[in-house]
Amino acid sequence: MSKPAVDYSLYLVTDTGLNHPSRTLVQSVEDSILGGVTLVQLREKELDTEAFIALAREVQVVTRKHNVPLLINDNIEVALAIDAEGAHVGQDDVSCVEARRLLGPNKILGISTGTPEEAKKALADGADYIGIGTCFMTQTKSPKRTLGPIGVRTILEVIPADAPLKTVVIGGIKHDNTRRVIAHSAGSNGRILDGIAVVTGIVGAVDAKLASEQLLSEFKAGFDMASQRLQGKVAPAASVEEVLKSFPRLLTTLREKSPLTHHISNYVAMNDTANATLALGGSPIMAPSASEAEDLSKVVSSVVLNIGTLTESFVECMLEAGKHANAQAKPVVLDPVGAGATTLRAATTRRILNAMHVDIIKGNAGEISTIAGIIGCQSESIAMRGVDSIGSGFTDPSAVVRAVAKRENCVVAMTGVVDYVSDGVRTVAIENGHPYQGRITGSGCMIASSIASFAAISPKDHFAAAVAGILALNLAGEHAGARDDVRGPGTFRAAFIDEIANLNPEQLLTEAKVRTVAL
Ligand SMILES: Nc1ncnc2c1ncn2[C@@H]1O[C@H](COP(=O)(O)OP(=O)(O)OP(=O)(O)O)[C@@H](O)[C@H]1O
Ligand SMILES: Cc1ncsc1CCO
Repeated sequence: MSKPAVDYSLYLVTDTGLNHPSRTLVQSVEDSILGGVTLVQLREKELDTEAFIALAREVQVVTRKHNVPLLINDNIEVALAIDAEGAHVGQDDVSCVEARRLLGPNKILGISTGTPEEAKKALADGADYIGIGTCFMTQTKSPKRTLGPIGVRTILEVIPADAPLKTVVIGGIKHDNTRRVIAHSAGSNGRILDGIAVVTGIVGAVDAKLASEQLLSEFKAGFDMASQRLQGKVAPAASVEEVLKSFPRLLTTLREKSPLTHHISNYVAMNDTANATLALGGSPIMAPSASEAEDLSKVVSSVVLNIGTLTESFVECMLEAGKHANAQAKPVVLDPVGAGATTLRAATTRRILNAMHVDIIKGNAGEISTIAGIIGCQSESIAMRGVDSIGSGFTDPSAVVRAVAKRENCVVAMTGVVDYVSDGVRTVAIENGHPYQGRITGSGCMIASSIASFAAISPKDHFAAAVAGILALNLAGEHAGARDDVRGPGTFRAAFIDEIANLNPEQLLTEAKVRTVAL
């Protein structure tokens, strides 16, 4: 008998201890198959071989009835005894080579991998697939380190696109993070995950069939997003000229609609960001508690995550708000204030990027260089002193913003004397602004708020939102800086808020110094 063709899309891994008390494990398996599970692994760490075989036979009746392959975890003897379709081994179990020898060439063999080296070895050792994890923290495993979608991508990128090795991701995969994990982990070598492996999200669900249906549909949506991105099939974007022409209308609409933006901001700049949002025409709500993030996600139009004054409860709220914003398709703007200044800030930035899809990253050169490091983008390292970037910045700033945007599949806005914005395809430099903006605290934070208000109005083109958001405040900065009553940063701060409110939408067109940066 030759090896069966396997669909890895939705891979159920069982765990009796986590099985919902309302039904047996065998019922969970059948319900999940009816909901779309394509492959089942029986994982029973506590049973002796005899009991394991007995349970495996019961489960096999169901998997055979529905023609779904059954794999046995970490026990080749059981796999052979019931003539299962294959087995799955861990790094500390029987070796892949030995498992293959025992199983023969026609059984499916998978191995858990957590590093690029383990993935390469699995391929060389004859595995059919690898389970890449742990992606997120779970009830079944508490690893020292989680990979997140970016770590998963690092592993996918060492497997040649045409290698006969399939890949599934495991660890904390739920219906509300599946899309992001699949879309975001897609490798630059064209590799997309072949499936998701789920434990608690299915066996622990009240309705295992419904949970499986949702997971499968999210997997397919994520897979389509990833393939579209890799094949460059995303809808053609408006040209920079068209984008600029749309700005007066965007600001007018912003003022008419007054979109509500959920801010989890730092307590230094919180008041200024709220006032800048109001002056622009938007509506701010400053809400740093995780307990209200879900409710807010239903009524706000965009979210700002600003890590300026970090506490664990701020982080919890950011993770919660980001997750719900993603689920509600509300744009998320990340302001990684001082990301390079401390390990905590860098680690939190990494946690945020791993836990959600960020639509727009806004930072100064030091912050963007830290993000480039986190996501594995080659770039110069820019020093920071506290929350401020120091030195003259990148030799080629537009190349950095473009590379980070491309790799993160988002828009990157980098502020400084000249601001740069890129979505990975379109890149512009904005030469408006006033030096006083650099001499008051929170001017970058206000830019993030402005971008979030515009993103709410321009949900399909976040590049337009980022450029308009920066331009609006920089023009207000120029107007404020030119006023006779402005004598220094203090009077500038008040005049700045006035001039944001006084902006005439047409000025976004007539006074813009925005130039396209060619590739
Ligand atoms: N010398 C300058 N000339 C013109 N514009 C400036 C100057 N310095 C800063 N800006 C503008 O100020 C805004 C904030 O940029 P900056 O890089 O200072 O942010 P930041 O360091 O993140 O600020 P903060 O941490 O205080 O919020 C940008 O819109 C930028 O264009
Ligand atoms: C000064 C400062 N410190 C933490 S946040 C903040 C505001 C500017 O980002």
